[in-house]
Amino acid sequence: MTTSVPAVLQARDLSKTYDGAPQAAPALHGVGLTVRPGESVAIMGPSGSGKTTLMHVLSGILPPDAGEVQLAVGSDSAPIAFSGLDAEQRARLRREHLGFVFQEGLLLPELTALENVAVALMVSGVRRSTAEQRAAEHLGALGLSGWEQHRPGQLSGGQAQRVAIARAQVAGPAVVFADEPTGALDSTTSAAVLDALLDSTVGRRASLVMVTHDETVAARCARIVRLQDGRLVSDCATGADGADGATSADRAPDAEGAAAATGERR
Ligand SMILES: Nc1ncnc2c1ncn2[C@@H]1O[C@H](COP(=O)(O)OP(=O)(O)OP(=O)(O)O)[C@@H](O)[C@H]1O
Repeated sequence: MTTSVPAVLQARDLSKTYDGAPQAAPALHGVGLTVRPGESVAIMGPSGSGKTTLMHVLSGILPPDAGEVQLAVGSDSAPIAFSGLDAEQRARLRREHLGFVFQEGLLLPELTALENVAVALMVSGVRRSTAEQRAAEHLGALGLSGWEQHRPGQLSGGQAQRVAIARAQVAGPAVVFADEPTGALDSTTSAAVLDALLDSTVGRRASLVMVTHDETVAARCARIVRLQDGRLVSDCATGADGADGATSADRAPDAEGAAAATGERR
């Protein structure tokens, strides 16, 4: 393990208060976070502690009132601050370098599984035939060969979530953000979907930032950060990547360690 690996995502001193929030309590207060390539980080905390807000600020969906988020995702890996981009540039950066998985999948109901995945490439200008070929490969890798022409309503919850995972990673994102990706699934299906999510992110040296209420799910990530009242109150290695369990905001697995950890999880 080395701490010299450059961060793919670096957040410093993030604060956010929503307009009209009761007593103007900050949803985030001075939160910092460093995520390195191939690292998996679970965000935990009580309801209302700021998990979703943090995820939205980290992914450039929501601007912070203070602080900064930098991503090192371009071909030269030079850090880019969301604050230096306009709305269109932020949207493009998200489209090309970030992936998203939500609790309910949020698949487009009128499209087939294949089309739901392919569309993530087509919005960036990839031709339909190429996009569908790559989508089929990713669905196959997630165990969904034969289900390409089914619509979301014809899939089980676990299958639909794997389609959502394929959609999130088909464009080769540097970071995948997942908000309660297994929250709507039973425990057996949840474990299989989590395997798929970890394999398709840290297994490809992408990073995973995942909000979850489930300690079992969180324990599969290399780190767990905990929020309380908008503050980051702990940041601990789990040992899931073979780490020594030391607590640090800046610890970093190397790529081989992360990949090996994923292999062990199968
Ligand atoms: N759009 C909004 N407008 C006003 N206040 C908001 C908004 N979104 C969130 N909040 C408030 O910000 C705080 C943090 O909310 P957030 O949704 O980030 O918490 P959370 O930890 O994700 O909660 P949960 O686990 O219930 O989803 C809460 O007090 C919430 O009421």
